[in-house]
Amino acid sequence: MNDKPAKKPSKYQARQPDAYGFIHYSDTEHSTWQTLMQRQLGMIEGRVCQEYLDGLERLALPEDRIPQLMDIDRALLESTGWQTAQVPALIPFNTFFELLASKRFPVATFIRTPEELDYLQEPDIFHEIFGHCPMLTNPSFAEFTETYGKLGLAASKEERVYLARLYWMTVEFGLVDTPAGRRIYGGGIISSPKETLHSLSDVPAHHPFDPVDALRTPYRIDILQPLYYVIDHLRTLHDLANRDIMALVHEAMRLGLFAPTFEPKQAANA
Ligand SMILES: C[C@H](O)[C@H](O)[C@H]1CNc2nc(N)[nH]c(=O)c2N1
Ligand SMILES: N[C@@H](Cc1ccccc1)C(=O)O
Ligand SMILES: [Fe+2]
Repeated sequence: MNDKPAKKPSKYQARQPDAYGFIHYSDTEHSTWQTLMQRQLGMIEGRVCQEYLDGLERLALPEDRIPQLMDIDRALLESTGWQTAQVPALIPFNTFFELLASKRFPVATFIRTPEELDYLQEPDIFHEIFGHCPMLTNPSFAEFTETYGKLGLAASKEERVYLARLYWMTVEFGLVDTPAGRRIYGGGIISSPKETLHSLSDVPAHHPFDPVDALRTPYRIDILQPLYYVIDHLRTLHDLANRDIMALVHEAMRLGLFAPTFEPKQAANA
């Protein structure tokens, strides 16, 4: 399957906290964070949704160094009762949904190298914190994410793969049409300077969001997305959480997957 987390070995290794829960990074790593922050802060105005900007203000992320998870936790706990959870890398769906269901968001504690600043094929700490944590300070979005985690936890293995696609097309790579124009809310776009520009350009397809369509859309995690689903309002996600999502999953399973619009991924051992 193309949309399972990649099994290929990564050159990256997550940092472990010391006895005081503090994670140490090198000067180069802090300066990578700083470059990414400066680049993205200049880019997001007029491109990301207001709810994200409000969340970013709430988090008050440092610009010159990689933040510590305890500092992020303080802001998240205070706004929505969420917390981070330190993880080694991309984690499997079952562990992922389990964390979300308990209001903990996985953070892989390594940062990309300067060569991969604009786009990285796996989640790093800049993606998890800058990409996802601002939206998690929004009560309605946080509630949607928690509900989604609970659904994923209760789902069968096959259903879970469908749920992962809808998650991908919304929380990771979602766009929203607002009165001010089209805006980004997906964390996978916001952490990548390259995808930030690509997602709003004429290159990819933009389809009006339909949950069953999103459930049926195969994806690859390691390329700029060829297709984005656009919601009309962030409320759409919250409303979705109050619908029978599993019935939609079963409908999607009955209809089957759409043909991919991308090249298949080369097998790691090919
Ligand atoms: C459901 C889905 O594939 C999703 O994008 C997940 C999977 N595993 C992950 N693992 C980590 N560390 N961080 C993430 O954001 C995700 N996202
Ligand atoms: N492509 C994202 C990271 C990412 C990889 C895979 C899944 C989700 C996010 C970035 O460059 O920031
Ligand atoms: Fe993510």
